[in-house]
Amino acid sequence: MNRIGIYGSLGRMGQAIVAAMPALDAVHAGGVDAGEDPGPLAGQCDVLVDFSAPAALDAHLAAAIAAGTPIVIGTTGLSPHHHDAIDEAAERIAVLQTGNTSVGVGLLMALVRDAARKLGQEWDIEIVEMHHRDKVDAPSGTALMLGEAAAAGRETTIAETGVQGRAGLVGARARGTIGFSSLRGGTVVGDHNVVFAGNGERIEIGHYAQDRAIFAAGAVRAALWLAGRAPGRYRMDQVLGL
Ligand SMILES: NC(=O)C1=CN([C@@H]2O[C@H](COP(=O)(O)OP(=O)(O)OC[C@H]3O[C@@H](n4cnc5c(N)ncnc54)[C@H](OP(=O)(O)O)[C@@H]3O)[C@@H](O)[C@H]2O)C=CC1
Ligand SMILES: O=C(O)C1=N[C@H](C(=O)O)C[C@H](O)C1
Repeated sequence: MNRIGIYGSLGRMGQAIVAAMPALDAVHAGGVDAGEDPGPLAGQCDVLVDFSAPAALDAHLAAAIAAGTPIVIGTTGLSPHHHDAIDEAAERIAVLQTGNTSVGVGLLMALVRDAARKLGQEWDIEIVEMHHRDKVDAPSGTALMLGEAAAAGRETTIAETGVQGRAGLVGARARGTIGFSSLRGGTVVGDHNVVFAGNGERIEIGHYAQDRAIFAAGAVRAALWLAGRAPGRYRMDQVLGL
């Protein structure tokens, strides 16, 4: 039975992950939260999951590397520096980073990539997300992943085509851009809607999370899948077989 250690164990996701473990035959090896040393836990478990804060990621990766322990990173709000650090870590240990561990978003990514490829540049793409009032990063990690999936379908990237938020005299929409809008309020677990707006018609594909248990189950599945893997950077679609 695999022993899973949690960085961010007292948070909303950390608690949901602890609750998800028994049904998936995983064992909770312990948790680390703000102000605690991440090192010892890394040496006491088979695999780590990180649902904490971007500012903590460098220390969590260093601890995982030092112990040779694979790590699932679900924390969002990551910068290019963090992605470089994950790439470097993946030369030494198995790392899986994703902004969303749910099955539904895994499938939505593939649908969005396919739709963007088939519809082409004449269809404008806008991604709208809504989350609870306590979420600190925007756009959500999932929105950014969906944007990258849409951009990949058009053989481009969000760095080249992404537009985050609009206010004031911003001018007409530039062809080929992918827009992001973020709403915050209440206790919304996580809603994502991808809008393909054409001339005289519109397609919308969405995912509406009703319970963090779906993310937690996906995180445990990812951790069990990652434990014992060779060094490398892995993806959620590999875990889900999508
Ligand atoms: N990939 C996915 O499927 C999902 C990803 N997420 C992401 O996971 C992250 C956590 O979300 P959520 O649980 O809602 O947030 P919470 O704020 O509820 O929990 C974060 C936890 O991490 C702790 N923490 C903060 N800094 C550190 C640190 N330096 N070391 C260890 N622990 C630390 C916090 O402690 P303290 O309160 O003391 O600061 C808190 O217990 C977010 O980035 C969120 O976007 C969320 C849902 C699904
Ligand atoms: O902070 C959250 O709550 C969530 N964060 C993830 C994200 O940024 O996409 C995943 C999910 O939508 C919930």
